[in-house]
Amino acid sequence: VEDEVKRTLVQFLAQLSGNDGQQNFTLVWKQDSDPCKDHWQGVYCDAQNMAIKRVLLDRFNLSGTLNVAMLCNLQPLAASLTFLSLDGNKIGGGIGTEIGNCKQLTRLHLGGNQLSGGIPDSLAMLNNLKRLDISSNEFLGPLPDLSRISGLNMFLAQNNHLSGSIPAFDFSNFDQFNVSFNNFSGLIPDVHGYFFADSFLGNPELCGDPLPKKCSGMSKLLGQAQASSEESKGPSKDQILMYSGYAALGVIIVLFVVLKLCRRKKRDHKIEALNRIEVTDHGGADKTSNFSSEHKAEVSRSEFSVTSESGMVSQSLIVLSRAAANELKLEDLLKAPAELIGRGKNGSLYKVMLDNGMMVVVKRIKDWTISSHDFKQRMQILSQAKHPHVLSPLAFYCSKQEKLLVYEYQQNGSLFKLLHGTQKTFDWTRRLGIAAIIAEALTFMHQELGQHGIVHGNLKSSNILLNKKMEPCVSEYGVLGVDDQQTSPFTTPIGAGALDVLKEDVYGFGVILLELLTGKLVKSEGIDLTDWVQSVVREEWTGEVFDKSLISEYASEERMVNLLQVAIRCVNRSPQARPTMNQVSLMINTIKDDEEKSLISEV
Ligand SMILES: Nc1ncnc2c1ncn2[C@@H]1O[C@H](COP(=O)(O)OP(=O)(O)OP(=O)(O)O)[C@@H](O)[C@H]1O
Repeated sequence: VEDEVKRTLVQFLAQLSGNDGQQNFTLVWKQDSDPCKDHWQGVYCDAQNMAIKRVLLDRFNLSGTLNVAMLCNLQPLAASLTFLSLDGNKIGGGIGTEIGNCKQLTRLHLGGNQLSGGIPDSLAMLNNLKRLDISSNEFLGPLPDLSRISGLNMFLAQNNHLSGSIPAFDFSNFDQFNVSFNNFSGLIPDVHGYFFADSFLGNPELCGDPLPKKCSGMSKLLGQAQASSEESKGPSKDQILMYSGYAALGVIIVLFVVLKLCRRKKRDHKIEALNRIEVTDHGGADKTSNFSSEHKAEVSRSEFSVTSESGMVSQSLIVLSRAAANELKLEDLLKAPAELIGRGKNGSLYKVMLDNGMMVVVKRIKDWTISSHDFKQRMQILSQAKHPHVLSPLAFYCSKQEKLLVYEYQQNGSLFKLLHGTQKTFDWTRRLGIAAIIAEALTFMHQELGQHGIVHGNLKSSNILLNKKMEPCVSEYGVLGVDDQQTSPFTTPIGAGALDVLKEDVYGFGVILLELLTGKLVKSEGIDLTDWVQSVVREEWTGEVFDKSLISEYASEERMVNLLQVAIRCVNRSPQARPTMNQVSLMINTIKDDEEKSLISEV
């Protein structure tokens, strides 16, 4: 790597780190070493170790200033950099217009910082950009016409002070979109049913589908009127008149919403009454907790009911994935035959057959003290992070006493069953492939949700389900709150005060790796798998650790030992010493690449 590039990177990091001296990364990024060959932390290069591809410095407690010009004005760097990620720091400053020179960028993640100022027009010139996250900062002013970037498939800008109208995006391209809690105004461009109200909430002057607030002819013009008033010095007489009109209109809208709410309240009381009837049908069980207390082998009529928040307006089911659960209604769930299939420490799990033949599972979470508002917000954030190997909730229900989550039923069981059930063939290549997929999925979720403090919190092989294609899917992501995670069994005494919750998932994943390698249960006859593996390795009997069936299929011991080393690093008692999920994923992919190369050379 050229000296100029090294020097620029070191200076860029020094500015990002700020002057508090706490995080002096220049110690790690040394100019007399090579960013690629010497593996500078957070820097990833091309296969030839010649060019910088990615700079990923999420959650490094950086509190300095972003100097985009430094990176993007240096031709060799601008020509190779595809991914810049600085999520979850305390970085200030703004996005300089020079960002337009970093033309190769496909991902720009700046969420959860203290960045401010306007969004430069040059951002809309990044034609390769696919994922843009500027959420949870202090950005203000209008957006440039980002709809010109045809390949953009993620745009997160929630929790800023952005204003003006929303560009005319083609929403069918997006898997994530959120502009909630800003000051956007005017008509929402047609979302064609791809996104719901939660992507637009918290913008008082925004109207039209999917928000409940309808646009009048006047409010359609509001965005334009506001833009022109921003340009002029002060409101003219005409404008004052017009705004008074808006104010009157606002009052009418508020009255309309209040009327609607009153009607809904009446309707919800009816639903509640229906549920109560169901309760009496089943022998008058406790009204707030009517899930069956015994496991029923036979499919029975639904045993659960939902009550309203201490007489307040009862919520209905909030559907998060319209594609999979378009017509799903709370009444349907309550009426459908249900079977208790699990009673874990988080609550009970029911398998429910809907009228239309669709099979879902309903997780009823117990003892989660999270407020309804926080729960809803959490669900909305969760529903934005979509990964093909993470099972997203289809819908949820929330009242003070009840929290229900609805997932698609996965008929092929769990990794736990695959490992410890009766099936015999579960070969090494498949185990390694499953480990790589889960690691990649968790890396994605940590990158997307870590800044919100949302982690899995309860990783174990029974929460890894096998989908129709027998590929692994992480289920129940984010179902446990952070507070609960602090008291999870994975919490270790070392450094518990400053516990990094992301590292709890790394621990859970390490245990799954140990299960894959040993084929043993996590706890058996009082013996803890992690302790057992560590003691056997200490005694230098590493070969004894591995599943006998792997030994008999002549799986590569070298690669099994490599994976074991990854697992042991993940279950380190000190959370700080554990690698990040991203590092774990890279290590497993290297082992997988070796495995694939050896299979090819054998052929
Ligand atoms: N969407 C789903 N489809 C099919 N099976 C599922 C689904 N979700 C969970 N399961 C299976 O149902 C069983 C019970 O799940 P549950 O989540 O209640 O138990 P758990 O994972 O042991 O406990 P907990 O997650 O509460 O600690 C597990 O075997 C799990 O693999």
